Amino acid sequence: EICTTADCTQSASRLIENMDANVDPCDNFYQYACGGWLKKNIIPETTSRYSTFDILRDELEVILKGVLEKTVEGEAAALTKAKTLYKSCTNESLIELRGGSPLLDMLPDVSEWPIAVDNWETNYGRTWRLEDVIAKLNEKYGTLLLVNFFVGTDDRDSTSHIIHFDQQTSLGLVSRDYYACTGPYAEACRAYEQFMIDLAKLMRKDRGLAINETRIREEVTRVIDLERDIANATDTPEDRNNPVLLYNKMELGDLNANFTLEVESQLFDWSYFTAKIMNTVNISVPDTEKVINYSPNYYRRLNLILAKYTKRDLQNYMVWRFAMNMVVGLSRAYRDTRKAFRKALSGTTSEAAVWRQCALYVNNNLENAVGRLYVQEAFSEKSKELMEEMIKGIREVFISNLDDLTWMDAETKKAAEEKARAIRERIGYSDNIMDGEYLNNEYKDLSYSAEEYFENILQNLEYVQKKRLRKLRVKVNKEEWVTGAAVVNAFYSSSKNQIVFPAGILQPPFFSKGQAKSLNYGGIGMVIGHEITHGFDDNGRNYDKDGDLKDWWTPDSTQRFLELSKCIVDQYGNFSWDLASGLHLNGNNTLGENIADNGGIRQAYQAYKNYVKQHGEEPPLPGIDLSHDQLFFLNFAQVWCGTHRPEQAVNSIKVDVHSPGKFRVLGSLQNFPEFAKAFNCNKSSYMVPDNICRVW
Ligand SMILES: O=C(O)CCC(=O)N[C@@H](CC(=O)O)Cc1ccc(-c2cccc(Cl)c2)cc1
Ligand SMILES: [Zn+2]
Repeated sequence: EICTTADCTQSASRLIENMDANVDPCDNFYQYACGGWLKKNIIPETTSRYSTFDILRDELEVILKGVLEKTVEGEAAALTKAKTLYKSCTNESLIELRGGSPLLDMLPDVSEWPIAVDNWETNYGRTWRLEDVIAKLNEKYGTLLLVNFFVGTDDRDSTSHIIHFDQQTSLGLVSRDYYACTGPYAEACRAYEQFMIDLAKLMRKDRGLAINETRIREEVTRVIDLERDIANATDTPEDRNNPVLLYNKMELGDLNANFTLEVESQLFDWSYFTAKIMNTVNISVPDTEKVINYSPNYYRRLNLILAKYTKRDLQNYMVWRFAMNMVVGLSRAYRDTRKAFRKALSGTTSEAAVWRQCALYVNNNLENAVGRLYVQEAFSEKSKELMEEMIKGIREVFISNLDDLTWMDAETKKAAEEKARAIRERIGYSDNIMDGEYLNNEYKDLSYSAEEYFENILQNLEYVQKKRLRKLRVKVNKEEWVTGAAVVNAFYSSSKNQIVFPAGILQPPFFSKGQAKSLNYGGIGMVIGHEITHGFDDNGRNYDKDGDLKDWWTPDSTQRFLELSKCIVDQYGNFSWDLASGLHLNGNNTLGENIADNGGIRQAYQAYKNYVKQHGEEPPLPGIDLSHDQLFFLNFAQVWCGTHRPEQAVNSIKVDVHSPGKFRVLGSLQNFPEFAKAFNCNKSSYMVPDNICRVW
C-alpha cells in the first residue's frame, strides 16, 4: 500500500532528485542526501548563499510581489501604505532622476560629511559636539555608533525596559577580523576604502566642488584607521557569550564619574547625551536612572582612541557609516560606488532584482501589514492544530529525556522541566494582524509618498527608533510577536521564554499536512526541538521560566553542562571549511546553535517514533526504497542542500552563529546513534565517530 497522493508523489520525487544514491550514506550523509541537488544547481549571480532554505525565501518573495502589486478596493489603510512604499521603491526611473539629492539635502541635519564639503570647520566644526551627532544619528536615523545607546528588556526583570549602553556592534566591514586587511580580508578592505573614496568624489562632483584625490585618500585612510581602532576596542563574541557577566547595572550619573570620554579636550556628558535622545520622545531621565552597561572595558578603551583623532575624523567616520547604507535608495551612480564592496563581502556580481529588494524591504519594515497579505494568500489554518500536536509531542520528549541525563541532578532537572513546561508557543501569525483596526493603528503615524522612496526610508528609520525609545516607561508586552508572519525562519526568545514558528516556514520540505509524518518530523519537528533546546543552550540556560536572568542550576550541574558543551565546541571547531579557504568553524560562537541542533534532532526523532507507536507505520513513498526512519534523516539533511560563494563563506564563518549547513547536518548526525542504526553504519565509518557528544 504505497502512498500515491500528490503530496507523497511530490515529496518522493523531490527527495530522489536531491540525493545521490551512489554515495555511501555512512561515508558522508550530506553528499548522499544532497549530491543530486549539488549537481543540478548553480548559485545565481545575485545571491551569496543558495540552498533549499534560501529557495523557500526566494519563493516567498515571489508571493509578496504578487500581493504588493495587486490593488484592492476598500482594503485597510495599512495595506495600502505597504503597497505605496513598495511602489516608491520600485519606481526606478524617478529614483534615477533624483540622483544623489535626497541624501545630499539631508546631510546638514547630521552636521554634514566634512570630506564632501568645503569649510566644514567654519560652518559646523565650531559648534560641533560629539553627543549631538551620536544622538541625532541614533534617535532619527537608526545608526548606532561609538556609544551604542538603546532601550531594551531588562535581563533581570523581563517585564520592564531599561536603558542600555553597549559597544558599537555594527562595523563597516563584517567583523573585527576583517580589519587585519590581509589574506581573505585584503580585497574587502581595499574595496571598502575605494567605496568611500568613490562616494566622496561623486558627492563633491554633484555639489560642484573641486576634487583633490590625495586629500580624499588621506582622510579616508584616517577614517579606516579610526574604525580599526574601534573594532579592536570591542569585546569579542567569546567575551560576550555569558549574559551574567554582561549585566552591569549602574546609575546614569555613574557614567560621567567612571567613564570619561574626551574629544579635543571636550568632555562627553552622558546625561546631556541621554537627554538629547530621550527628549525627542518626551521622556526625562534623571542621573539616578538605573542603566545597564554591557561593555565597561570598551568604554575605557574608547577614550584612549578618541585622544588620537580630531572632531573632523570622528564626523567623517560617523556620517560615512550612515551614508554608505543610504546609497541603496539613490540613483545607479550612487549604488555603483558600492558594487565592488558588495562583491568583496558576499561574492555577488549583480544586485538582486529591484522587485526582490523592494519586497524584502517592505516586509522588513511593515512586517504585520505584509504578514497579513502573505497569510491571506498562502497560509492554511489547518497547519496550526497539526503544529500544536507536534509541539506537544516534542516538548514531552524533551521533558522525558531529562530522566536519561546522568549529568544533571534532580533539583536542576525539576527546574528544567518547569521551564520546558512554561515555554509558550506562537504558530503562524498573530491574530492582531487580521484586525484592520489594530493594523491601521500600528501604522497610523506613517504616511508614504509613491514618489519619494528615500524620504520613506528616512521616515521608517525614525519611526522604528522612536517606537523603541518610547518603550522605556512601558511594561514589556509578552504577547507581542518577535517576528512577522511572512518569514521563513523560527525563533526562541529567552526573555519571553517563547518559541515562534511564523507562517513562512510552515511549508514543504519542513511541513505539509499532506506529506508523510516522517518528513514533517525530520523537517519542522527538528526546528521545534531546536527552538525548545535554545531555552537550555549556553545562553538560554541562564534565563528562568519567566525569562529572567536568574540562576536555576546547582553549581555541580552547571559544571557538568560546561564539560559536555566543551565536547561540542571541540567537535565543531575541528570542522575546516573548504569554501572559506580552510578556516575552522568557531566552536564557541556556534555553540548555542549546535546544542540546539543536537537536541532538536534527538527530540524530533523520538517524537516521530512515539507517533508511529501510536498510529502505526506509514505507507512507503513511491519510487524510493527507504524506510520512514531513513526518510526522516533524508528530509532533515536536505533542508541544507546548498552552497556558498567563497566571499560569503569567509563572511558567515566570522559572524553567523549557525554553523554552515553541511556541518550542521554532519555534526548532529554523528552525535546521534539512531542515525547510524537507521542506515546500518558500522563503527569505522565517518558518520560514526569514536566518541560522540551529548548535552540534552
Ligand atoms: O538563515 C540561516 O542561516 C539560519 C537558519 C536557521 O537555522 N534558523 C533557525 C533559527 C534559530 O536559530 O533558532 C531555525 C532552524 C532552521 C533549520 C534548522 C535545521 C533543519 C534541518 C537540519 C538542521 Cl541541522 C537544522 C534548525 C533550526
Ligand atoms: Zn537556533
